Amino acid sequence: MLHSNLLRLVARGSSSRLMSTATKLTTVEVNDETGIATLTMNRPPVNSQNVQLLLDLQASISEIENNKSRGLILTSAHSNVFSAGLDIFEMYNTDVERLRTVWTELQNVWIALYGTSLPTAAAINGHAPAGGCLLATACEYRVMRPNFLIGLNEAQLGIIAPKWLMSGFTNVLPKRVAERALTQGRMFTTQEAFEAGLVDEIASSKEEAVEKCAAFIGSFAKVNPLARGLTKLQFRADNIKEFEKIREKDVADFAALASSPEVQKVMGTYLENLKNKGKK
Ligand SMILES: CCCCCC/C=C\CC(=O)SCCNC(=O)CCNC(=O)[C@H](O)C(C)(C)COP(=O)(O)OP(=O)(O)OC[C@H]1O[C@@H](n2cnc3c(N)ncnc32)[C@H](O)[C@@H]1OP(=O)(O)O
Repeated sequence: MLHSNLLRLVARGSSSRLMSTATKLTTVEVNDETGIATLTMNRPPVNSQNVQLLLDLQASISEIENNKSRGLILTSAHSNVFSAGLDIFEMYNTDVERLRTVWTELQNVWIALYGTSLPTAAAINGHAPAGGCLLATACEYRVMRPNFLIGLNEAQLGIIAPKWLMSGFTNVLPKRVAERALTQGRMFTTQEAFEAGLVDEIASSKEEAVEKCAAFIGSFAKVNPLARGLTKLQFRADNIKEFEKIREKDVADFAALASSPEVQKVMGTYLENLKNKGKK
């Protein structure tokens, strides 16, 4: 009953409160009737994840956990990109300390999202490469708009994604599909991602994607939230424990790899190609 009421409210479209613009790069809006919070990334043009966006995401996740929201929907303010992953400009020609900060804050966002007991869903309203895919797969449910790309393309960039970064991805895909995709650095189209199980539903608009995410979160309306949350965390406990054991070493390894002349050269070429793409 509660569930169907919740769905009706979602379908009717209800009022919402903007809880926080505490930062410029994310906003949190809570739907008054469903109690579900929408966390929107807003760093034009592509939500590339610089340290500020990563810090703002953490602050917004904490805010949603503390304001008794019933669930969290992650989405983007932009029309064709969910998130382009880490801001490569911030990692290029910089010092090791900055690289350590970038990676530490990426880890912090991931653990905040992956390890929250709240129901989470991603309304993927555009491309979601690398760090974009990481955020989407940290959520429990994914709804994606058609004709975009999602995947972990690190291998194509000449770098190795650590195990924690792959864990959301490997949790939802059959092992052999995940292994092949990760070794190829494969980007899936929306349709391919749906067929493989990387996304749960396809929606024709952002609004529909958010509604479908809200319906997923609404499906827990009759379930005791404490039991639900603890059950979710039991499923994720092994990944989280393994991550906690290596997190400091992982920062050092990333900073050493990303600052190496070889990887800096790859980043330089990659950035050049991105810039030239716009001129073609
Ligand atoms: C190379 C070594 C990396 C070290 C290790 C990091 C480990 C893993 C995690 C990561 O997340 S790495 C980041 C990987 N991300 C990508 O490979 C995505 C690259 N971007 C794209 O493929 C496309 O931009 C897009 C997301 C599909 C969107 O395409 P669209 O055509 O809509 O927009 P563009 O014209 O390509 O880009 C607009 C504008 O944004 C700049 N930009 C795009 N992505 C990034 C990024 N990741 N970091 C910083 N800046 C980015 C792009 O250069 C354009 O800028 P202007 O030319 O307009 O100034």
